[in-house]
Amino acid sequence: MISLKDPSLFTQQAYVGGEWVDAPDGKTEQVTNPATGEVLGTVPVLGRDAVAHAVNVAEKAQKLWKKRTAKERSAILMKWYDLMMENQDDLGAIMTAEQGKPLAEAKGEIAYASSFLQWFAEEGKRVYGDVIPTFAEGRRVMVLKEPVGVCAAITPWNFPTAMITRKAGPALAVGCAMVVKPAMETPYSALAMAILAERAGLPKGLLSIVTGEAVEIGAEMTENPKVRKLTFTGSTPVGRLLMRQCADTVKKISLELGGNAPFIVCEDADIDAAVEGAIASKYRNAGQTCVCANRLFVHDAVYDEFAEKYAAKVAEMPVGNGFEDGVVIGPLINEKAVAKVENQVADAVSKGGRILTGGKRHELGGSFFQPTVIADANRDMTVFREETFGPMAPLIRFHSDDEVLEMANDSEFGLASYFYSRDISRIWKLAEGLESGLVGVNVGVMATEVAPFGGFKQSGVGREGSKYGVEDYLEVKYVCIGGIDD
Ligand SMILES: NC(=O)C1=CN([C@@H]2O[C@H](COP(=O)(O)OP(=O)(O)OC[C@H]3O[C@@H](n4cnc5c(N)ncnc54)[C@H](O)[C@@H]3O)[C@@H](O)[C@H]2O)C=CC1
Ligand SMILES: O=C(O)[C@H](O)CS(=O)(=O)O
Repeated sequence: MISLKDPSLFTQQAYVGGEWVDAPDGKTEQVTNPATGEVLGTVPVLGRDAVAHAVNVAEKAQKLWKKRTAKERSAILMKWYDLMMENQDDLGAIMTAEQGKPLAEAKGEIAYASSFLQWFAEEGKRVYGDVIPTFAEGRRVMVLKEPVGVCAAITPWNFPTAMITRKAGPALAVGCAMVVKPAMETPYSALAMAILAERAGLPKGLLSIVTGEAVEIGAEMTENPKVRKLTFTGSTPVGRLLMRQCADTVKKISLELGGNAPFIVCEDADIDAAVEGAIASKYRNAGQTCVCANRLFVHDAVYDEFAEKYAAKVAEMPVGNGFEDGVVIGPLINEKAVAKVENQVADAVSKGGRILTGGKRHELGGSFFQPTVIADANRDMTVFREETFGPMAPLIRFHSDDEVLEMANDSEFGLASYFYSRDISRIWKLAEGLESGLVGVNVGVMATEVAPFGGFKQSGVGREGSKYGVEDYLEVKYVCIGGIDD
């Protein structure tokens, strides 16, 4: 059981079309704590019928919601924001229990997730159209911005709350409705959010949280013509599949997919700052974020100093249950995730990698893995091409800006990049040369609601957060009025 101040925030029912429901056939799936293996509870296994119902109710509710003023919609989003923050401790505890991240990180995610509600509560009031100087006598030309309509979202387990508000926030702010399929590893965070949305006064049917069989739910979301937009955060292979499935009904689509972030330590970097930044970027959420440093490139002139300082810090990071004070690295989400890291380490060592610290499953057992640093890494290794999604850092040596830019960009992905340098010419050369949607300069983490998040190449389509994040939920309508006596 999860110890909560408000136990009513823990529900084992799904939220479909404004009602709390079980599966019609009573089918459920267990949810486990990745740190202990303990069964936290179950959630209903729903399928196409539930999604179709949620979409039908959403369609009706959205027609009324879009007629409300932006100010009215904003007030409800702000009330939801307030309730999320008032219940931050409980929402964090639910997340740590089902996802594993340390409690401080989980509570941090609640604040990050809530910031999207706060941001888009305001942005929704600034969805301006245009009046355009006319092209002909007797005519007037204008542009209206209108909500897309019923949207669907499929979200991952690594940020179980923020990945929903980063989508539902803008959608609801501009007058859309949102049907969400959360990851079955972390459904309780999504359901707790819906409880608070209901308490905030969000009209029934505008938000649904449909737990259940991913392929079936995804099929209804992508094939139902009433769904006008699909937004997905998760792996690139699944993103490709969903993109194909949306083609027959020509849906708008937003995809936040996989990454393979280069983290570059230049010869003129502040090494201590670079060590701190690389720790933050690589080991946040035990390395389970799509913007984690995945390949660390270190200039030959500072390679030994950086490697020694970095490995020493990494070796000190406490590993354990996210509820324990001081724990920095929690468990990976499941055995499959641990095996992936284990295989990448073995591959790296077989190709000349030298383990500086870690390299094995943690003595705690289960899905804990030692924070790992591997020196002498090279581009022949699997980790050069494949996202680790775990606490393993390969250090690759480079000798020039041109060489490291070529290696950094040698990837099908282009989500985030990072580099440390104090030379203004080099900063501009690398910031403009790196092929990624996010570039961190002398920073290791840059998550914020005020800036656009999204990838180049096969890391995705569209942007979330910032003023750009609202456009994906709007249609642009050109209105031409004739017959005017000028
Ligand atoms: N760009 C970004 O912001 C993010 C990208 N990711 C990427 O996702 C991967 C890890 O997260 P996972 O949750 O394992 O990814 P995943 O792609 O397996 O799952 C993501 C979501 O998609 C659902 N899903 C899986 N197969 C589906 C199907 N055939 N039809 C409909 N829904 C389906 C899952 O149930 C889950 O809700 C990594 O590659 C990571 O880089 C994860 C989080 C954020
Ligand atoms: O899913 C993720 O990895 C997040 O999008 C990363 S961030 O938004 O927290 O930077």
